[in-house]
Amino acid sequence: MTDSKPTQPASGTTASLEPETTESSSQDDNTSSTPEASGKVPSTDSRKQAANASQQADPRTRVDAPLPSDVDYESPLLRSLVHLFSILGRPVTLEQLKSGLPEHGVPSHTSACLRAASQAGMHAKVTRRNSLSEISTLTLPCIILLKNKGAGVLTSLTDTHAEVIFPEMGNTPISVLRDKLNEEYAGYVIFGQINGRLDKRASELKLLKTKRWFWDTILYFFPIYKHVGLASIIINLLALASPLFFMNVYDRVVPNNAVDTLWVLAAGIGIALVFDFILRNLRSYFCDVAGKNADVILASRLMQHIMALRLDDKPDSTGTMANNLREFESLREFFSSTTLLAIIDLPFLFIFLALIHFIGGPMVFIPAIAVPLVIIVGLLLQYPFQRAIEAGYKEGAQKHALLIEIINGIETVKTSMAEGHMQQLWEKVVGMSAKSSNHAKRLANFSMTFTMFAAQAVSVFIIVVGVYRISEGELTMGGLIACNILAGRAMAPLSQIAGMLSRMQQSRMALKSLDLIMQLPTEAQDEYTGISYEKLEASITFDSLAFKYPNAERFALEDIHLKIREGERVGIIGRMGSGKSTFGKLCVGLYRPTEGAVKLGGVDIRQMDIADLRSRTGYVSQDNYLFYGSVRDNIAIGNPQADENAILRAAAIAGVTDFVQSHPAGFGMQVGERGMALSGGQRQSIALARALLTDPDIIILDEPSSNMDNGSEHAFKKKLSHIVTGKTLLLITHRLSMLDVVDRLIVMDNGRVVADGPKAAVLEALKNDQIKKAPTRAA
Ligand SMILES: Nc1ncnc2c1ncn2[C@@H]1O[C@H](COP(=O)(O)OP(=O)(O)OP(=O)(O)O)[C@@H](O)[C@H]1O
Repeated sequence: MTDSKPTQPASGTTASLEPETTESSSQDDNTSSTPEASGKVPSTDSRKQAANASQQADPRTRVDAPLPSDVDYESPLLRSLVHLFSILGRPVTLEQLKSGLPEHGVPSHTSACLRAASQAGMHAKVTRRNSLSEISTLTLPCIILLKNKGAGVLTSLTDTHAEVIFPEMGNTPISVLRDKLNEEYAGYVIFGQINGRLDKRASELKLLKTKRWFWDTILYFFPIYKHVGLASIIINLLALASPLFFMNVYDRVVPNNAVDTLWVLAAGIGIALVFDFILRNLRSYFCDVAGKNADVILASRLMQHIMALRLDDKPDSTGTMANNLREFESLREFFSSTTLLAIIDLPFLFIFLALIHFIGGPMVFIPAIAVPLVIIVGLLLQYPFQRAIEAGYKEGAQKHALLIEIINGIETVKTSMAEGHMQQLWEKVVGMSAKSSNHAKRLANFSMTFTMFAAQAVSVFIIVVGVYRISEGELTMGGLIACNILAGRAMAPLSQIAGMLSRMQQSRMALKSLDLIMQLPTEAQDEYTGISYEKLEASITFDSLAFKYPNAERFALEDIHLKIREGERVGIIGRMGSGKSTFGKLCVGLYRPTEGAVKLGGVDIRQMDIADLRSRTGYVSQDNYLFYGSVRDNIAIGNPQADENAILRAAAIAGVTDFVQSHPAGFGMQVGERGMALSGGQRQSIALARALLTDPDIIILDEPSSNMDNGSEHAFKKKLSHIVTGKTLLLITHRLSMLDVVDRLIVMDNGRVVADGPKAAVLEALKNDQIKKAPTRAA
């Protein structure tokens, strides 16, 4: 084996901030040993161990640990996957692979990596191969799993040697002795194949493709529904047993007192009933399994799509969108319920009718007329029902939107004494929604009761006509009972179908609205070149940029030509609504420029993978949104497996440590929903720590200290100016005191840059009123 010493983290680049005596309750794992120096295939997390080893001496000095950006915490398996993608001709970045994975951060499990591969367009599967000799050279390259959670890409294999890319050791294959590799080999291989990709010319098929998100998943579970169908067929055939039993008992057993025959028949029907019982249970079990599995997949696909939606195209109302998603429940329930089985039961109606004809002759006309009558009435009701459901759906969405708005803004509702107004709006929308939902209910109810009425009428007619036929000697007593039971069976699926049709309309509506969401474009860039930019200069260029928000009448930014060089600290100031925050949002790709381009290190950000872009930038928006959970969870929300030292470091800089250390739960302190249990300043600190966690090269802060007191702001400024050394800082602020940390100042007005230059010169010009206002924005 060649030299495989892992790269040691740069010990020189440490944050010299003094820790605020905070200790993390959790300890890092795998920290007791350092990686072997040479002659071995590198073991898992060797770099992580090396990075952590230096910190173990004194946990209180953890913020002096290597900077998060200098330590490689990624799983070798995921890194190997990146190499495999690259060799197979579709380069992807690590961030691209990880983005959206539930285990974001350290998706070390094979299943998570396979999911990542599939999302990025590779069909990969894990295969058992006991030794390297079982791997055909024709199947190379492939990922081999090594002992201790290691992995590498096997690129070539000869009788004596193997060439492997060990992710810890760079991008080139390293020649190792085959026997040595066999010792480390864990017995599993991942073979991957890149899926074909349609180009833009096939975009007209896109609509079709998005519509299939639902049906493809349902079809995937078709094999289970096949079992359900088979069980239904047998159940329907067994249903013939009881009328035949009754007929034989009344016609043969009773007149002849044939007790022996009775017992034989009873035993037969008993067996049929037991089978019927078992099959019915199995059928509903299979339905549940298929429904549950489809539910998990569909719900996960929906959420994945929603999180990837481009903000430019996202529906305006959160409440309406939430309502659409809620309707997914009705869709799921429709497909997992046994009601759907009524469709399978329907063709058996003809068998029942045939049997009635066989036993009762013309008596078959009674159900044969009732059945189409019920179906026609049901179908006639569909159109008004559909309209009522559509109206109810829209009103329900509006109701939900208003409800969410009121609950979110409850403090404002109270303090502005808007309760009366809100109550009025609420009652209006509730009234409307109740009206259409009542109409839909009435129609559904009518359809159900009509079917029940028809079924009972059929039974009465059969008895009446049957009695005449008995008196004419055309029918036996047993035949009459059998015909009555069979007619009941024939009518049974109809009442289920009546219920099903009403639910089907609801599900159709739900599917329609979910389809609309699934057709919305996602952040996956059309222009993305697939090139992974390992090292990019941390500069930002705005090239003839103009930007208009979706549905806005005027440009928020116009005619912007700017370059922010690597390592520059730039402040952006300006009046309210002058476009400062929009700058930040465009830099992190939340919106796309309407005209011109935003470039990072000279590369148009539309050509970069969105996850890659965001991993290079630390962004704190004006609205600090926290999620229910602990302070730690919120800091590490983008990477729950983040290293404790990195969390402590980010928390210390952002001032989180200052307030959590006096709390008994420390970093476990609960922030409440939307961070309601914290003050505005505390929320801001956590949002800051979140952005600084990965030690990004570009830091964009939008009003980072607007909620801080003077003391906290002063402390934050001191720490910030230290950590941004060598990094690019874009500081959007109204507070002149924050400008101490910047060297260059940009003044915005009406969406244009009206001054740009060294801080002192711009401030002087401002003082002397030498900066002109921009003309009013164009529509
Ligand atoms: N989501 C949005 N949809 C439509 N228009 C928007 C949206 N966000 C901002 N705008 C408009 O864009 C313009 C610039 O807004 P921006 O938030 O960038 O201003 P700002 O300078 O950061 O203001 P402030 O100092 O008040 O935060 C404003 O006229 C605003 O009305």
